[in-house]
Amino acid sequence: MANIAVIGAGKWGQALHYALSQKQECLITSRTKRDIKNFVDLNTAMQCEYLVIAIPAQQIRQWLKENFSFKNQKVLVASKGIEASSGKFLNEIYEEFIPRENLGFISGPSFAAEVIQGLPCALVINSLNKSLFDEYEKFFPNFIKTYYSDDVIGAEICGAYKNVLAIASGICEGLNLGNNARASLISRGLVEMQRFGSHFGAKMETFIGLSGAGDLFLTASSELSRNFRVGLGLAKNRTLEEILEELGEVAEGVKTSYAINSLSQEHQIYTPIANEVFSILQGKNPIDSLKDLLRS
Ligand SMILES: NC(=O)C1=CN([C@@H]2O[C@H](COP(=O)(O)OP(=O)(O)OC[C@H]3O[C@@H](n4cnc5c(N)ncnc54)[C@H](OP(=O)(O)O)[C@@H]3O)[C@@H](O)[C@H]2O)C=CC1
Ligand SMILES: O=C(CO)COP(=O)(O)O
Repeated sequence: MANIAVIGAGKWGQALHYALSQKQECLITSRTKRDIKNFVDLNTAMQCEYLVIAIPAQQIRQWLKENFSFKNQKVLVASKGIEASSGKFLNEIYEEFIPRENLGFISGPSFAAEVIQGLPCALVINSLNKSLFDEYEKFFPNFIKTYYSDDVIGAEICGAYKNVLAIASGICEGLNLGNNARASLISRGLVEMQRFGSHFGAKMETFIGLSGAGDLFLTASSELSRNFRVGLGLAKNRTLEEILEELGEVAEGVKTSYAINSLSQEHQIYTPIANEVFSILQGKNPIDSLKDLLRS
């Protein structure tokens, strides 16, 4: 009988299910039924002791309220985002439903499209409970190297913030501003997300490791990223609605930019790149925005 299940069979949920099926049987469930091996209904999945949840950040509170009952499960959160309606981080939302010692958060550079091909990858499992990492580590296949960190808030902020920076980088690319401009934007973005994160207690080293620089460099420099592709579309003056409809998958950076904009105002944190992304999403011309950011 399997004791691990993935909840959410989108791109990332399916890739994690593939990875976690290499060493043991792993169940998978989702809102929409799919023809995947070991796809089960939600009730069956919920009987497992280990749950990996890959539902987008903006939907998670509602999903937990409607579907989750705590029976000492150990939950690994695979989503990356900040709740726009409240400005709450995912660990704050999850802790309303599950004790923190039963929670872990995945971070690091990991395009689902590569994980599902079994290509090498390194991930961080962030938890205040090291034994949760020890238990989860055993489930991962050889092609995924896992690291432990207790910097839950740092990892979360890196995973969420880099999506907003990937939108900015996609805009830079779409406007043909060149490699110099993009490298400047990404490196200044790293400093910006570290400034934001340290305000909330994140550790400096998280930003220069896999969760920070690693995931930022990946997402902000590849068309495999949905957030980067949102930026490319915005640079071509396409509407957000058109871009998201064509994408057909979640681009967490859009709503996360709303959350960062509110949080940075409330806490008086200097976040110029995230603020420009927010303004572009509100209709500001991307050329004006990037000029404002990059001129001396
Ligand atoms: N794709 C990637 O490379 C990576 C993604 N992530 C993060 O993982 C999370 C999920 O991304 P990804 O899987 O790629 O996104 P997708 O858009 O591919 O899939 C989203 C999934 O969430 C489910 N879902 C959406 N809304 C609800 C809801 N209200 N209730 C229940 N289920 C819902 C959908 O279920 P259904 O289809 O059954 O209706 C779908 O399976 C995001 O936070 C993303 O940032 C993190 C690392 C890598
Ligand atoms: O988080 C990711 C890779 O680590 C995926 O990024 P996108 O959601 O932009 O595709």
